[in-house]
Amino acid sequence: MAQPDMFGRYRVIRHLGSGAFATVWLAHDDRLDTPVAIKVLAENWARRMDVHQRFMEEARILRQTDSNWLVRVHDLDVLPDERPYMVMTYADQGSVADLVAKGPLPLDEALRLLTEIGQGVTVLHRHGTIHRDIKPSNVLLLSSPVGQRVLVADLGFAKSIDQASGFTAAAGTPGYMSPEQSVPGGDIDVRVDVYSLGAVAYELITGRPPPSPPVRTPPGRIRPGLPPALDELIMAALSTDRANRPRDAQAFTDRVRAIRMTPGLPTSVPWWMRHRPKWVRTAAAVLTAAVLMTTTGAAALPGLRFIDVRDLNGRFVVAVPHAWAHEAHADGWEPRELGLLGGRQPGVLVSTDTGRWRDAESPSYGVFAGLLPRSAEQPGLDQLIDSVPCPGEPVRRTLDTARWTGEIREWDECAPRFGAAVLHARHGPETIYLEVRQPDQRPGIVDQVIDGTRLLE
Ligand SMILES: Nc1ncnc2c1ncn2[C@@H]1O[C@H](COP(=O)(O)OP(=O)(O)OP(=O)(O)O)[C@@H](O)[C@H]1O
Repeated sequence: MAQPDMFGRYRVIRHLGSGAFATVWLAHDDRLDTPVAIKVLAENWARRMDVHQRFMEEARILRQTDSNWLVRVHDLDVLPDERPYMVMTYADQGSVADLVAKGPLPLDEALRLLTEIGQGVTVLHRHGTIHRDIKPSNVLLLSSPVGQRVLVADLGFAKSIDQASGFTAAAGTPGYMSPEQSVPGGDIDVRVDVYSLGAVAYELITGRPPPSPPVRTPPGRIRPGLPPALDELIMAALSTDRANRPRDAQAFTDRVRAIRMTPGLPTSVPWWMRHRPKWVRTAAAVLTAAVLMTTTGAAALPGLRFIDVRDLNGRFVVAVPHAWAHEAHADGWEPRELGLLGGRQPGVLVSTDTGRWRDAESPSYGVFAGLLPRSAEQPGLDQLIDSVPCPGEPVRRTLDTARWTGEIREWDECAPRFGAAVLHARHGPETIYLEVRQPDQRPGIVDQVIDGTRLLE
């Protein structure tokens, strides 16, 4: 796409992105000395009267509402080739989609964003407009003197409340769209936006959008420790029956505000959600060649055959029950995911399904072992694990073997059972962080894995 020099008096700087109907450019208003974003209707749509009118309508609504929580439109004009363009506030910090792409957000940040998004949608509802396409990529972020601010954007599907009760074409984005909105001819009202707010909330909290309706898994099942009122609010907003949803964006936002006032809200993201390695799947056959697995000898538990898996950097070997070794990833991990400083380190994940290692609903079984960056002070388990993915208190043990000292914790009430350990090398500076997920109550597996874990020369 060729970059134009000017749109009217605005000097084009670079392309920001293209959607289904329009292209957005960063430009500079030399007269007022300020950056602006310019949205230009795509050439192929500019001659479609209905699309052309909807574009003009989007600009008018944003101009009329003129709110701090919505993208502001400063100007609307038409290019010589008849494509209309609108001049908007430039959101210089990307969108909420960029934030959630990195994983679930700390609860305080998620609730702040939800309050601001809810305020933006409330402004629209008061103006008599249904947005119909609330989703993380349509919520932009702007830096402001007091921090970051939300701007609800993209009213390309917006509809006036008065017209919405009649025949309405299905429009919106699957995953964020209420059941009634996905039915062509569906009778919709402001509660379709409440559903989408619930879907955005779900994603901010769990790191992924909700499944298609009916949604049966409350976010608290994926991220234990949420205030019950938040779980209730999100599930109410995602109700298939709109009569059970908060009645509009204002009612939704008021409930978010009340939850924000709850004393002692957890602020950090649970460690097991932060630590979401993007494991590459490797077929078991490839694994054999790549990471050199051999059956270990004598010490295996009765009925359970262990194999050795070596990390691809050749720094250590970990012992894993053969039955779990369907897939592996052995070329390292990012300790940053546990909140530690330092770059990529040798690491191994061997599991029945590496893609489901962090799946809170149905995690796979297996073993993860990763070297921690060297530092003067070796972290303990309390530093690595600041909240737990399992109910109940873990069994805590210390470790003292010929090779390792350290700590072990095991949670028995999880399915699968979960154990974690830090292993400090008795004769060197190395520390390994270890996780074991096992399907049943077989005791001793964690010790067996630790026994078979050794540093290579
Ligand atoms: N005011 C703005 N400031 C900064 N970036 C913007 C602004 N408005 C839109 N963008 C960016 O421009 C890109 C295109 O936006 P646009 O609204 O046309 O489409 P979209 O939301 O990506 O897709 P669709 O409309 O098809 O859902 C997006 O990446 C969006 O983040």
